[in-house]
Amino acid sequence: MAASLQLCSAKTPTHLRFFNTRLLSLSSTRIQYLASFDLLSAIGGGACRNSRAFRVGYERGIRAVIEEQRRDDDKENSDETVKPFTYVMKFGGSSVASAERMKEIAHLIQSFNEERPVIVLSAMGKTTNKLLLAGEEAVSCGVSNATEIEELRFIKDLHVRTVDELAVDPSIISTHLEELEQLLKGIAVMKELTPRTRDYLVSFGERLSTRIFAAYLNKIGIKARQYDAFEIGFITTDDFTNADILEATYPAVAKRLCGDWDNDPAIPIVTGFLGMGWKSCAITTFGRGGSDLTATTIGKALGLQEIQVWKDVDGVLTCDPTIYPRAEPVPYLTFDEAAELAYFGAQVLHPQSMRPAREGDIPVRVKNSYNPEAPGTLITKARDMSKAVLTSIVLKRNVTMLDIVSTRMLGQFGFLAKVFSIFEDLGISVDVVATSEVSISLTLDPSKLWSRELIQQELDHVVEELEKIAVVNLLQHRSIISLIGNVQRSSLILEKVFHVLRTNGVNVQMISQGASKVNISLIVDDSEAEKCVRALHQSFFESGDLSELVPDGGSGNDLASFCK
Ligand SMILES: Nc1ncnc2c1ncn2[C@@H]1O[C@H](COP(=O)(O)OP(=O)(O)O)[C@@H](O)[C@H]1O
Ligand SMILES: N[C@@H](CC(=O)OP(=O)(O)O)C(=O)O
Repeated sequence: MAASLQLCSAKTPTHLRFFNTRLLSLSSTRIQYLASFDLLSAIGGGACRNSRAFRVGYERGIRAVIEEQRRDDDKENSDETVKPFTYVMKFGGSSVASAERMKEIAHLIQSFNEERPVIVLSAMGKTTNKLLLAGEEAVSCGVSNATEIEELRFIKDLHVRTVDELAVDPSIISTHLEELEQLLKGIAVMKELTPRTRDYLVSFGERLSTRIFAAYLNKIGIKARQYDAFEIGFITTDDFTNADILEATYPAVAKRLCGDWDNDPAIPIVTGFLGMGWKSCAITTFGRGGSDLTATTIGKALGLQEIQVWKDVDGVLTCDPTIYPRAEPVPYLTFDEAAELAYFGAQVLHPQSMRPAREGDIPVRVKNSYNPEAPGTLITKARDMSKAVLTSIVLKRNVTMLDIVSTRMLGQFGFLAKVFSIFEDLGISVDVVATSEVSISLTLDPSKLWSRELIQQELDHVVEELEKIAVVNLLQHRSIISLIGNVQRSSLILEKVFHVLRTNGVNVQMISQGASKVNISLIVDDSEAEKCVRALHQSFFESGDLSELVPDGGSGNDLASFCK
């Protein structure tokens, strides 16, 4: 019984505890399933669910679960417990793109050996993109051509070559490559690629890279053990291609990784990006870049000292380097700033990845695997904001904007509620909002909207519903420029921003200052967005030290002019 009960988090609502227990049992071991089943039958005693006997037994059972969890937590928190791991290190696709890169990463891990890290890996290089392309191709290429798909060949070549160059046993990946080929044939037969199949398809990237890397570490004398995240307790919602991690994941993952270490110490090499849907028991993914979330989840689950995400840039930069190469590393960020930055489109971090780190209060360090000496970016709960003005500029392109003006009289109550209930009913997520009493301007989250089918129909439907209560203007091809920084200094920031935009002849179509106090968003035309980012970067980061313009100890909306 104890084994399955430990999987319930202390934070899990009481009525869900048994649910979680059963849920985990489905995707974990048979013993856990039987144990939780025994518990239910023991407390229920076969009695009717509504009977007093059942209720008393049920409540007793719940108390036992809480007590069990408390004892576990106490044990975990006691000073005597020596934690097996101290760091989690996540290496993205660019860090494990080839045999050569894997050798360098292995060397890096060797230098961290004392820290007993847990390693999370993404798929090699652009493998995920290739798998998605292969899937699209399979839908229309015909069964007989499925094995000839160019991207499949590329993936096979890359992994076989890597195994060969690292001189590890090729059989560690051969069954997976065969399975992948079979899957593409299956897609070709069905002429359909569902979100569920898509997740299964892309999972091959991480399943292959981790197997190769673990084998290589073992070969060079670093004892390592490969794990598929969906086998060790990463339990998610069943939202294929965009799944959320469920609370039960944390204790399950901790139990599995620590238990294995106790029995037979070896560095865990875990697949990033993947989980298992709690209802479907099928492989799910957390959305593109989701390995960052795997790393922070493990960090929280194990209560680690630090979470490191290794990329191909010197940390989080002042803007996307592909838009403006003179972007510079940002040394410190708060979880809130990093989350906002990621949510508003900075590809460098997964939008949800800061949540576990913030909840567990575990520092996240973004490092460059191509330049390990660079200090990177340290992300923590708080930082010294006394001199902070603007930290980073983020661009989100191809956003749809809606201007909604009420047709009712001024002062009509419930207008905002009606508008938002329409979005809720249609399951469409809203990004940036600016409102007056009778009008609302808002943008629709492109990642939520554009990744789905029926895009135009959905938009038409939104407009049709809104037109029952308002005049609606739909504006496409807009960009959100998010200014992440110290919004306590919004007047200073905006003064400079508007000077720059006016000089460049750009009209801002909407502006919103988030309640997060770290973000000001501006909406401009897609065609002008990159020019704006470059001009803003030059003005904020390349024309002297902004902090000099902040009066010492100033914390309000300073109006000291620093426009040029
Ligand atoms: N503000 C930013 N700071 C750093 N990198 C950024 C930023 N915005 C976009 N990027 C892009 O994010 C990339 C790193 O993220 P990602 O591709 O997910 O790395 P990995 O695959 O190694 O985890 C960089 O190569 C860079 O082009
Ligand atoms: N391989 C997945 C997951 C991931 O996190 O990758 P990366 O760390 O390379 O961004 C993707 O490409 O989305």
